[in-house]
Amino acid sequence: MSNVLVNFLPPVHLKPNAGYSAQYDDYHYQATDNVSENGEDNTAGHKPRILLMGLQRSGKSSIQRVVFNKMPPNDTLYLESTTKIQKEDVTRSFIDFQVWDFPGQINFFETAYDSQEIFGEVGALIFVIDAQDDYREAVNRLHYTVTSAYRVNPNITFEVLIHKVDGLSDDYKIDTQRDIQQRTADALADAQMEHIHLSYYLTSIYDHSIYEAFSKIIQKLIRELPTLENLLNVLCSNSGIDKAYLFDTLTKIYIATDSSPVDMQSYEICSDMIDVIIDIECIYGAQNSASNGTTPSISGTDEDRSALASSPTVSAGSGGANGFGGADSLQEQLMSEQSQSTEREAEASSLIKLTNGDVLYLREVNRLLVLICILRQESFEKHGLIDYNFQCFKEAITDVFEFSNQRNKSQLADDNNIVDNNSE
Ligand SMILES: Nc1nc2c(ncn2[C@@H]2O[C@H](COP(=O)(O)OP(=O)(O)OP(=O)(O)O)[C@@H](O)[C@H]2O)c(=O)[nH]1
Repeated sequence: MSNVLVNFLPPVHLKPNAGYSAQYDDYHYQATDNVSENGEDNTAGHKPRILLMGLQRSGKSSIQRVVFNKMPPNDTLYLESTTKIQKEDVTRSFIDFQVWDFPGQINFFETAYDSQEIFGEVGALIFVIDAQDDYREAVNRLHYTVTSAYRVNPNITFEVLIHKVDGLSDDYKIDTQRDIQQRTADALADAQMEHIHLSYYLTSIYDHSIYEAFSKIIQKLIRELPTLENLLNVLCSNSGIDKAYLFDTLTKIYIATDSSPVDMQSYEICSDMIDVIIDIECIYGAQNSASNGTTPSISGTDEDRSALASSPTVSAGSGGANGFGGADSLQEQLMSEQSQSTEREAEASSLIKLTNGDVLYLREVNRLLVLICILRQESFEKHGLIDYNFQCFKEAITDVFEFSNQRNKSQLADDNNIVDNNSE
């Protein structure tokens, strides 16, 4: 499908100032060292955590940098080994959690570390296995990690990335996955813990697989997912759309899709469309973003990229009893930006026609989210209807976001009250 793109129409309504370059300001990156020697987290509020664990050099930091910081995959060759837990706040629209990158060489289940503190509030534990290496030791460590973490917190979702599969043949990938799954299942059965569920993904930072895996992992943590899926289903059925993805623009993670089956090709082509639009924005919008001097360009220099990686942060401990006063104001900022964007109706949109008669149609929902639809050309002839339905969809998404934001705030306030009462 990817080689059928012959008729590229320039974006019908790409407004660079309101569009993509500005979005990269919205990526709030925070790498902190707020985990003390014994594993205590001095900043944590009550965001779900995603833990990246696995043996040394399995690829944990590379995954974190490529997916969340837009590091080019080849640059990960120069990453140094992680020596203590690296935390990063990821706060974007419906995605709101912390990623913790663990050093591979330390056993955090030893008594020197407070495992309740580390694993008590975890949403997902991602265990990374280097598939290009001898993985027997990694499988043993996976078993030890899963069983130990489960004893601390049985609500953790366990995800296994069989990683670095870019160098492997398709047959070898399948055999490796089957072998790892079998060994792990046997070990869990021997420990009478076969009820623990693990999900497996074949991944590489050099293709879409890592984004697809993270999309599935992160969707499990998005409480609004059923609502978002319903909205997408309604949009698709009323507009003749075959498939629709709601993407987080910076990470290219799709946070929801309609309930028709996801095929890798449709995901890849939609994800590539984001890159195409960003490239076009960089060509036609660079002057604008350079002149206002605010936004580093994604296709720009290394300095741009590092500016992006260290761009506005949620400053830990900058207020609030739980140390997330910054995140609170960030949420407000996002909310007000979203409503401003609704007011000025200044979303980017773009259309790509494929030779097989399909049309890819992109609409910016707000500065953080884009909707990408695949539909047949006949269905696109009624694009007035599609645009009207999209406006309804956009308003509904804004409502859901406002509702979830209010709910998070009141939960945070409740949690703070509980902490205050306990400390009295
Ligand atoms: N071929 C290939 N190499 C990868 C991939 N992901 C990471 N690597 C390489 O694996 C090496 C180790 O990656 P890191 O991210 O530093 O590994 P780590 O697990 O964080 O290591 P520690 O910090 O020591 O625990 C680097 O040279 C990466 O370039 C992948 O998908 N494919």
